[in-house]
Amino acid sequence: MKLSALVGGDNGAPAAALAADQQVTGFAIDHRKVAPGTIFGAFQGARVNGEDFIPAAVASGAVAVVARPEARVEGALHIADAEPRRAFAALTARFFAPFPDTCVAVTGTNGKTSTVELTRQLWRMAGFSAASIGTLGVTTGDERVTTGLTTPDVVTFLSNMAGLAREGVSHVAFEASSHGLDQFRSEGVPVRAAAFTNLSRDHLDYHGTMEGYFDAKARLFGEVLGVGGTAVIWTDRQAEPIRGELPWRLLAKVAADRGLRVLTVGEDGEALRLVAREPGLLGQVLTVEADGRACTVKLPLIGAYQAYNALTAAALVIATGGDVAQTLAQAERLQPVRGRLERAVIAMAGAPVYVDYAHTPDALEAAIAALKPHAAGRLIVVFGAGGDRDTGKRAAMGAVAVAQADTVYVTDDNPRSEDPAAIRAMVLEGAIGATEIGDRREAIGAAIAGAGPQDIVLIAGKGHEQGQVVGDRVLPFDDVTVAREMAA
Ligand SMILES: CC(=O)N[C@H]1[C@@H](OP(=O)(O)OP(=O)(O)OC[C@H]2O[C@@H](n3ccc(=O)[nH]c3=O)[C@H](O)[C@@H]2O)O[C@H](CO)[C@@H](O)[C@@H]1O[C@H](C)C(=O)N[C@@H](C)C(=O)N[C@H](CCC(=O)O)C(=O)O
Ligand SMILES: Nc1ncnc2c1ncn2[C@@H]1O[C@H](COP(=O)(O)OP(=O)(O)OP(=O)(O)O)[C@@H](O)[C@H]1O
Ligand SMILES: N[C@H](CCC[C@H](N)C(=O)O)C(=O)O
Ligand SMILES: [Mg+2]
Repeated sequence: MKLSALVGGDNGAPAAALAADQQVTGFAIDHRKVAPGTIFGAFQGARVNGEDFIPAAVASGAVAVVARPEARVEGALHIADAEPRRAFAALTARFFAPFPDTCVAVTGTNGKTSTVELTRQLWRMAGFSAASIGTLGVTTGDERVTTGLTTPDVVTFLSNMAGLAREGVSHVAFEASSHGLDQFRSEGVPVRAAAFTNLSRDHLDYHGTMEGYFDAKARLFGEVLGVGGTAVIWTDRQAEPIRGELPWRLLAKVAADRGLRVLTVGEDGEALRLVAREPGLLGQVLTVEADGRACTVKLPLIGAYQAYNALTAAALVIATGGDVAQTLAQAERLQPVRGRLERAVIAMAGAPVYVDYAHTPDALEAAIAALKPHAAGRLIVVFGAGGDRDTGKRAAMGAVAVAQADTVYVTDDNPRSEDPAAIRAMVLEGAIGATEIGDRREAIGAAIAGAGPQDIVLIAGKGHEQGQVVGDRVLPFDDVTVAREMAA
């Protein structure tokens, strides 16, 4: 594709600037990935200023640079925009299109991965070729490829989307993390429906305040969700108010004010109202009111939180044309999501051992609450907190654990660049009376060895993760595998 076709005419660039029209070969936001013919996006980041790499990008063959008007660009076309990330995403999308017809996005503090995966499963049961993109990577019916981040960078995101379309995938559900939304990482594809799961404390190191964190998520409903789209809103009762109002009500209003359709789901929901929930040993029975009729859904997943995510997923399917009764009936065949209340093994003494990705205070509370009704004896929890992430959540996670569980081991998660002992000390400030065992394998071993036949062990924080990040090394580590080894 020629540069003029991408940025000429109505797209803004003066004809003179395009006198020497060139072939565009690709897009990059990192100057080290620039090759001849690349369009480089130079953005001010949290760590460094990408504008400092413009000369190096041009030297490597960049034909155009998308940057703020005040940035200096010599030797390549300067595509100036006050919001360069947004402008870059729009150009990249024009280059990579077409995309799958039906794309939906999910945001919220917890439940994004679960909801996109359950949505993918429901679409598949309805006969569509579907995929999900998020923390677990890119998942299609046949394979899973990991990308490292929940929301990959915009170039990876759009090229993945285009690749899925080429493979014949028509339906994609993707996670829109608050970082991703803030940095315009998941832009450019038309979004037909967007869902909100919940809002609680996380990532305040990045967003500063809960209001800032909320505003990043609100952009999904205020801007990213397309005209004619549908907002699916879980009516999260537990959330702290933002500027005096419950977050879900604010988001429903943001969407309604744009004339978009709003489907509310949950105990206070109107489209799908959760009327009752009966936990069973291997699943739960939900009573759901839809279109004025009550129906029963035998959901084969445990935990209130997975019921919430399954209904949110069902609403996304309904929002994009799915039949209400058929979709709810198909929810009875949903499979568990990797690393979310996944039963890893049964200890010699008889205690089931679960692995869950809870890494926020709210998620830890939800995971413990999910398992507690199943434990005739004690609920034993092993967890830690990740380094280089919101430090304020650490003591809060500790407090939730000691308040809700019976026996608590505080161990290491991904320490990253931080001193693991210092992270544990911050968790222990809230976890009064907990046992500290830094080595995660040893902590899991102690919890399993101490569990009686009536007890349940919960290993929280890392879920599906296959490595432990210590400094800049990733040591192989899988909670499920380690639990099995320790139980043997
Ligand atoms: C804090 C954060 O989100 N950082 C991400 C972000 O960085 P940034 O834009 O602030 O970048 P920066 O490092 O300051 O650099 C600025 C610009 O200069 C460019 N650059 C930089 C260096 C260089 O030599 N050459 C160069 O061109 C960079 O590509 C960038 O465009 O953009 C980078 C490229 O896309 C990401 O890799 C990086 O993710 C880091 C690794 C990260 O750990 N992010 C986590 C916090 C994250 O995003 N997590 C969420 C999950 C949250 C959840 O679901 O709970 C996620 O979506 O994965
Ligand atoms: N609807 C929910 N309400 C409360 N907690 C939940 C909910 N869904 C999931 N959780 C908890 O959060 C954990 C992470 O779930 P999931 O991976 O689906 O969320 P996520 O939003 O994708 O997380 P991340 O921010 O890491 O991408 C689960 O293991 C569970 O403990
Ligand atoms: N998406 C989350 C994952 C956290 C997982 C946990 N194991 C940790 O390392 O903190 C984040 O980037 O904050
Ligand atoms: Mg996720």
